[in-house]
Amino acid sequence: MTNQLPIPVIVNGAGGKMGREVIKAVATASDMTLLGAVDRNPETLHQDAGSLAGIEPLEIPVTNDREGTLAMAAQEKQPGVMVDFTHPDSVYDNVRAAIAYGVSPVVGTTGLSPEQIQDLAEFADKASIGCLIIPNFCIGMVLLQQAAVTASQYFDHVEIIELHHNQKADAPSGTAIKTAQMLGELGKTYNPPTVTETEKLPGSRGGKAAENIRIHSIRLPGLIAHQEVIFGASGEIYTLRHDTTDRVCYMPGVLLAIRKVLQLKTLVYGLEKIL
Ligand SMILES: NC(=O)C1=CN([C@@H]2O[C@H](COP(=O)(O)OP(=O)(O)OC[C@H]3O[C@@H](n4cnc5c(N)ncnc54)[C@H](OP(=O)(O)O)[C@@H]3O)[C@@H](O)[C@H]2O)C=CC1
Ligand SMILES: O=C(O)C1=N[C@H](C(=O)O)C[C@H](O)C1
Repeated sequence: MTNQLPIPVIVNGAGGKMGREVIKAVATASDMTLLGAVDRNPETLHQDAGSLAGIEPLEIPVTNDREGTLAMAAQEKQPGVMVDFTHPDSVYDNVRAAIAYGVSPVVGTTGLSPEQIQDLAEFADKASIGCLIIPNFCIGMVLLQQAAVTASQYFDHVEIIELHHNQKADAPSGTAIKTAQMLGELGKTYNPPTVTETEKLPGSRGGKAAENIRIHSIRLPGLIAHQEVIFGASGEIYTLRHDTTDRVCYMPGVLLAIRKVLQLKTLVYGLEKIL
């Protein structure tokens, strides 16, 4: 029998660019209800979450009380979900706190180290709580990554360029790191040296990620989120590119993750694993 109760959702980072989109998306999803909105930015505090997101008032004031909001979710009949779009510096603590309260995290915030992800996986296992860490909620990015994995069977040389708005705190992007990891899992090392290189300007060749794949990060106003994966071989270049033109593109993935995380008892990393 299907449970008819709506999923209680907490949005952490409610006043941010992504948090506001998530509030709108959750408010229009008939199987979800916004239970709480948390943000540390003083300008957002006590504002109604719906009004802040540009929709009708939802009677949910933004608070800076993460623990109190999680404690409230823990009392609900239906298990709750915390969607986190905050900051690389605080996401680890936020996720641990949610799991400790029995609330399933859906994590969009990037910047978690591999060690932190491993630690959170062990913590989620111990608590038997589902947790989703999704560096990119766009279906188009999953398709790009799949195409890149296919191409990597035929190309030995590849570099990644990611381009973002200049408010982004972390570099390289979580998506670029994940893309490099996916190519790295195929058991080959890319970009065999063809010459002895000297970097006259430190950093000019980008940062090295998994299996010798270089990532180059560009930050400019006017950009949202963009990524190119460029393969090269003798006489040809194969370029894959994804462009975000509106943050609304992330919302189908976020809503899917909210529904799926409640079926899990462990941590899963990447949207491709739940499609
Ligand atoms: N997975 C995906 O598909 C996507 C991921 N992202 C990632 O999501 C994160 C957020 O992005 P974005 O919305 O653009 O960022 P914003 O800076 O616009 O929003 C973040 C909000 O969270 C608040 N915040 C920060 N730390 C805390 C905390 N500990 N507790 C409560 N609130 C907090 C911020 O407050 P303050 O302003 O005071 O810092 C701000 O209001 C980034 O890591 C970004 O890379 C973004 C887009 C898509
Ligand atoms: O900060 C952003 O904006 C984005 N961050 C994510 C990342 O680091 O990959 C996802 C997307 O690129 C937008």
